[in-house]
Amino acid sequence: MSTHDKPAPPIALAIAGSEASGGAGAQTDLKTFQQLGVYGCVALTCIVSMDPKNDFDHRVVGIEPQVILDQIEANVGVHAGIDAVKIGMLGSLPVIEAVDEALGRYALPTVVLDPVLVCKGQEFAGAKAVDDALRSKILPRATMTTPNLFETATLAGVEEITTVEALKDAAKRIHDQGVPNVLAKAGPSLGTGTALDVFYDGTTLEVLEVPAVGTERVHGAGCTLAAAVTAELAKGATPLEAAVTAKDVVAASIGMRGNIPFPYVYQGWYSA
Ligand SMILES: Nc1ncnc2c1ncn2[C@@H]1O[C@H](COP(=O)(O)OP(=O)(O)O)[C@@H](O)[C@H]1O
Ligand SMILES: Cc1ncc(COP(=O)(O)O)c(C=O)c1O
Repeated sequence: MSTHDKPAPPIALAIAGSEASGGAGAQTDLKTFQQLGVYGCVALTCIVSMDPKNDFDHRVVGIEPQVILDQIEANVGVHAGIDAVKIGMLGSLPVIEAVDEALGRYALPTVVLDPVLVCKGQEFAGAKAVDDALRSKILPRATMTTPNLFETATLAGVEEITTVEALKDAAKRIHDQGVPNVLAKAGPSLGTGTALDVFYDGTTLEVLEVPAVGTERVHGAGCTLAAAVTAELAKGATPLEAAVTAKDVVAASIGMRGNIPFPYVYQGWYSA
């Protein structure tokens, strides 16, 4: 077989921010796509640099909406078919509007929305407008969404989620807003000793659990999970199969080293 006859790889596009240290955001997405045998491309939405002098506070610089549109145009132009799209941190109203426009213009298929409202440990201030726009513009375009506990409560319009039953109920409420597949993540936060998430597709309601690695929430876990879901969907897995595989990928990759005070996901590094 000559080089030109090789089968084309599945292709996934990440519309996401850069997290300079490589543990979250677009870097995570590309590494996870590669790990799972999917070719990755990116449209960068912002640049995040954590500040070691200030408790790893997130310094965020947005990318011009037109530049984001140019990147998506480039990817659609170069790749004959994009099989799945992962949406991570969008961060501002103009960026959400640009991404909404591009998803419509290019009719991009199989959209996985990780509805990043606020990074772990950061203030929620100013996120209300982003929340509203994500809900009204991007959520209706999603094939699957992967909100964490806080994002699940926000999207479902409930005060707080402290039990598995409440998480199931919230997943259903988000589904009822028109998202075909919901993976609502509690991780280790419900005190079950497991990393627990709820999958709901309108028919099947599954509690997905793997042994928790430690008891803390993990930097980059959500990005890695959504990227792994996207890669598996790009390869043709069902949403539930993709969720099950993605949870194993995340749990296998969690580690702790370096100067950071929180656990971290080393995509592909600790996996078998
Ligand atoms: N300590 C942990 N051990 C194993 N899996 C975890 C752990 N923390 C989170 N996860 C899993 O990682 C994924 C991301 O969860 P979470 O951290 O809640 O998302 P986010 O990063 O969006 O806040 C979920 O599948 C969750 O169950
Ligand atoms: C660019 C970017 N996207 C997404 C996230 C969300 O990361 P997590 O998976 O830890 O919620 C972060 C957090 O630092 C980030 O910097």
